[in-house]
Amino acid sequence: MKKLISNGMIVTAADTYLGDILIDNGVVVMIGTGLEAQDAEVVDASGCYVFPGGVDPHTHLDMPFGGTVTADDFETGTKAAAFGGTTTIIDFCLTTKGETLQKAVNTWHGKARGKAVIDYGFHLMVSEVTETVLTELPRIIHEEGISSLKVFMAYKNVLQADDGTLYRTLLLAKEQGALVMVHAENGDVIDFLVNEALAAGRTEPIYHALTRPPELEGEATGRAVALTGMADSQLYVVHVTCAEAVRQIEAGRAKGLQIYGETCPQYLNLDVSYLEKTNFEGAKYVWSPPLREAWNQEVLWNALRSGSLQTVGSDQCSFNFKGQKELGLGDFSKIPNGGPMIEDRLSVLYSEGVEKGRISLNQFVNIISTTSAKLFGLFPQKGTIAIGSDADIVIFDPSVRRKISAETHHMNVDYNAFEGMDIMGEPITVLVRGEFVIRDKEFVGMPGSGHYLHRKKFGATNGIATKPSSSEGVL
Ligand SMILES: NC(=O)NCCC(=O)O
Ligand SMILES: [Zn+2]
Ligand SMILES: [Zn+2]
Repeated sequence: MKKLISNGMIVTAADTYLGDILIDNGVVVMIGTGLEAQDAEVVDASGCYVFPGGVDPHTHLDMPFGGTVTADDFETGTKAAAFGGTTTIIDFCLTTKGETLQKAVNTWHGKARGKAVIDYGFHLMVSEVTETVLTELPRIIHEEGISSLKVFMAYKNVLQADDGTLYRTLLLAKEQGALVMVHAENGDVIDFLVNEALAAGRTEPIYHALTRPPELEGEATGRAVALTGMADSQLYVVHVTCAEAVRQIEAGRAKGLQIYGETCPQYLNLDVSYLEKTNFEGAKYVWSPPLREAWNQEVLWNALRSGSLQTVGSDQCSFNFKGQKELGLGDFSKIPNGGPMIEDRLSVLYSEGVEKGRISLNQFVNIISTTSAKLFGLFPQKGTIAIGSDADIVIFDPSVRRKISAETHHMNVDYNAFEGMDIMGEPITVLVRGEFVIRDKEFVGMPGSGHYLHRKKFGATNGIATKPSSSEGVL
């Protein structure tokens, strides 16, 4: 049935205006004022913002890590995402050396199929460049529509790839139209520092942060930027945490390189002192890269405002405190890295960003939706409200004041890193391709209704400026 979203304040990356949106067959067919459609169900959005659905470029659902598996799978994770106003995720498909890439992709399809309640795509991890990989990758980029490749510069002996692999991936990405993503930390030096700390009996969660200093994130980011320049390729640095890394990204962009950067809600709002919580509770705040000294938060906000960083991903990678984070009791290096963020990404960015005057409303939409859609080959199907775009819509009430808590969240995990935080604003109703998934704060979606997204190649035709600029709103 047609739907008419009436009288909401429509916000895109470019505009803010009062209007109505007519939806038919899952897409936006008309935008205007005073629209009427007798055969349409009317959804009153008065007093609310109407945003394009959030596009979360960084999730790990049903992912094996550190001897356990993330607490949220594609059903619980995407349901929580929908409650939070996210209608598309791009999840990381992990690969195993010696096994075909297609096998890994099939495994990830198997995890998501029949479960996802919102739309989803995959990034593909590259850990080695062998003859098989060289033959398989172009086919996977084009036939599977996986136009982003992930290289880990950290997690030595587990996920880490060497610099040769990164360089060859950058060359291949340039040739095939893919975007290379890096987890930028110097894994070799971290490995040394971790062993040194453990040998000295330093086992508590805080040593996770102290053995991964910001210099090692800055160094790896600079290295990845330099290799991107040499390969004349394109790079997206995931989960940027600190001034050292931001400066490297800015330097690369100032040279005209196509370098993009993402940060996450935890780095914008939490700091390293959380790892010192007693009773091992610091383990709840173990991410890699780690939380930093608080002054970095303003550097990250400024970088989002100025356009040096372009996106905020959740890096959703949830582990229960009981039984999972506790694997690291007595040895911080065994604490599974990551936390639950998929649900609160959008609301926390709105409340801490827009409400506190750090970013504009249109920048907010750009950061949580539009830019990711552009960079990852989904625009204009996703990431905006325009005629012909998928009707992925969030009706958001900015006047709601609420507290974040594990007692009320929908993620399948026993804590929330933002427990007790007061925020403004809440997604009330969320539609994916014109169908209600959240209606008046109730889940009304269906597992398996999420579509797999075959993404376009990286490139200028997706709305990305070929020469990046740091000015507001320009990629
Ligand atoms: N970030 C983190 O600590 N866990 C998820 C895996 C990754 O992105 O490195
Ligand atoms: Zn990472
Ligand atoms: Zn991640």
